[in-house]
Amino acid sequence: MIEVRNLTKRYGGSLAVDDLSFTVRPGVVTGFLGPNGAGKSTTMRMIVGLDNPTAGEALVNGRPYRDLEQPAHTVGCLLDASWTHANRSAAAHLKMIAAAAGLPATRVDEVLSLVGLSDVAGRKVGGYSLGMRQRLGLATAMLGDPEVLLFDEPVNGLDPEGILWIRRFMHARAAEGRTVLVSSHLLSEMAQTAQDLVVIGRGKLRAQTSVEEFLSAAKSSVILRTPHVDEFTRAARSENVQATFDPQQGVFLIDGLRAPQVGDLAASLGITVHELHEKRASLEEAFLALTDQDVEYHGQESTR
Ligand SMILES: Nc1ncnc2c1ncn2[C@@H]1O[C@H](COP(=O)(O)OP(=O)(O)OP(=O)(O)O)[C@@H](O)[C@H]1O
Repeated sequence: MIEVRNLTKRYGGSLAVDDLSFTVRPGVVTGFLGPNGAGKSTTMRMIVGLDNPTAGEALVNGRPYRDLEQPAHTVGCLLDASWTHANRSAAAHLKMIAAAAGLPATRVDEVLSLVGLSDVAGRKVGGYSLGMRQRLGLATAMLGDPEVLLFDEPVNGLDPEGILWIRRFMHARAAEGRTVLVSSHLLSEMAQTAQDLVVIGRGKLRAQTSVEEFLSAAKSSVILRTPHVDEFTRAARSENVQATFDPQQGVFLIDGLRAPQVGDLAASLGITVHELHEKRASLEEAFLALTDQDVEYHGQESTR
């Protein structure tokens, strides 16, 4: 269990994390979403004691990281997989970390096998692919067999096979009853990986919800196709219905009503309907709607 309470981090004049509160429960994968610069990495660093909060606190199993009696058994993290020594083998790297954390060397073989690196454990990490380095990072996080796991953008740059492997790995750890918090800006990936979501923007909480609720609360529009464009435009205006005609698609987009209400309205006016359905925003669209004002730099090419 992770509890973040009124967590705040100030760098000079700017607030990287601003009075942030949320909880992460065990047994599920929780996605930590936000645009670039939203404060995800800073929050994760404070949870694992790598950064001190300006105000507020982050608790792991009820305690701040520095007060944990057995930190390596309580929390494991993958924050940056690129820090390994290129000339060291994966086995040597893990043995060094295990020794420093007071963990038995037998754990090294166990975690290597857990992430599927046993056969290449003697090879220098410098020759590893990105996917292999990520697996080594996961092995490092698992050394202490911790109850709480944090992963910062673990699928960044991986191919579909690597993404699938990491997704399965996270599901398996959550199914073991662990608390799994994983940050990502890949929203479609999160929809398939996470059950719960914590969404932040400019250091502030935007939503804490399940993926299912997030999607069902996302704005939906009704799509109506009718040959009676002028009549429906007039009717919508007189009924105060927000309907926009898309000339390219040849359909109306109607906000604020459900499909049956639009159907009833059309029927009451004797307007023929050729198509009528609700279009729910995807996770990506819902996320963008929630955090649009938080994106630090909108690209020139932005299609939004
Ligand atoms: N050590 C630091 N000194 C000054 N500013 C910092 C420092 N670390 C982070 N920041 C700033 O804090 C804000 C949050 O950064 P953070 O890296 O936590 O965001 P993020 O959501 O992880 O973004 P990304 O997805 O790009 O990694 C940014 O504006 C960043 O520039």
